[in-house]
Amino acid sequence: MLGRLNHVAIAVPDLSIATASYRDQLGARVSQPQPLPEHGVTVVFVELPNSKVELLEPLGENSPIAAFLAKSPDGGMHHICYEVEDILAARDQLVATGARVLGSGEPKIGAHGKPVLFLHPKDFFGTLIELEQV
Ligand SMILES: CC[C@H](C(=O)O)C(=O)SCCNC(=O)CCNC(=O)[C@H](O)C(C)(C)COP(=O)(O)OP(=O)(O)OC[C@H]1O[C@@H](n2cnc3c(N)ncnc32)[C@H](O)[C@@H]1OP(=O)(O)O
Ligand SMILES: [Co+2]
Repeated sequence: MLGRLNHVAIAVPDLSIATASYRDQLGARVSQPQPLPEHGVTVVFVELPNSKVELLEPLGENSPIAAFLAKSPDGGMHHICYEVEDILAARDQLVATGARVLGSGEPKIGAHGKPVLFLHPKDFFGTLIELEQV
């Protein structure tokens, strides 16, 4: 089911500080901030030769990363995103094995303009998984 690693996401309390750190200290190419109100986050992508790192800052009152940052105020690794060819087939196969798909269970459009779904971290060894159809 799984294809390439699309990105690893890090939740941060201040996106401008995190962006400056990746750009100026680590010498990485970093995209412009992209507000995603439907997802309750603003994101920046760090472009690596073989993958991406997504930096996430809460946006709005009901951000899904607010509780995470309350527990880890300095930030931390938030999720890992794998590519799949057919997100509905992947979802149905996972649900049949008892995995919990978060939210309504229907894919939403993510930061890359592609359908995404999230899987509960308790079902995957404490790691929140995002699936992105490519
Ligand atoms: C899609 C746009 C963009 C993109 O790439 O295109 C993004 O990636 S946006 C990313 C932000 N969106 C999401 O994270 C959506 C899915 N997330 C959720 O639905 C919630 O955050 C959820 C269900 C993972 C956690 O919800 P909530 O914070 O309300 O619940 P709890 O704090 O009670 O957590 C329950 C339990 O899970 C543990 N937990 C929570 N988040 C994580 C995490 N990121 N990694 C590992 N574990 C996590 C939390 O510690 C609780 O455990 P417990 O033992 O009960 O304390
Ligand atoms: Co993501």
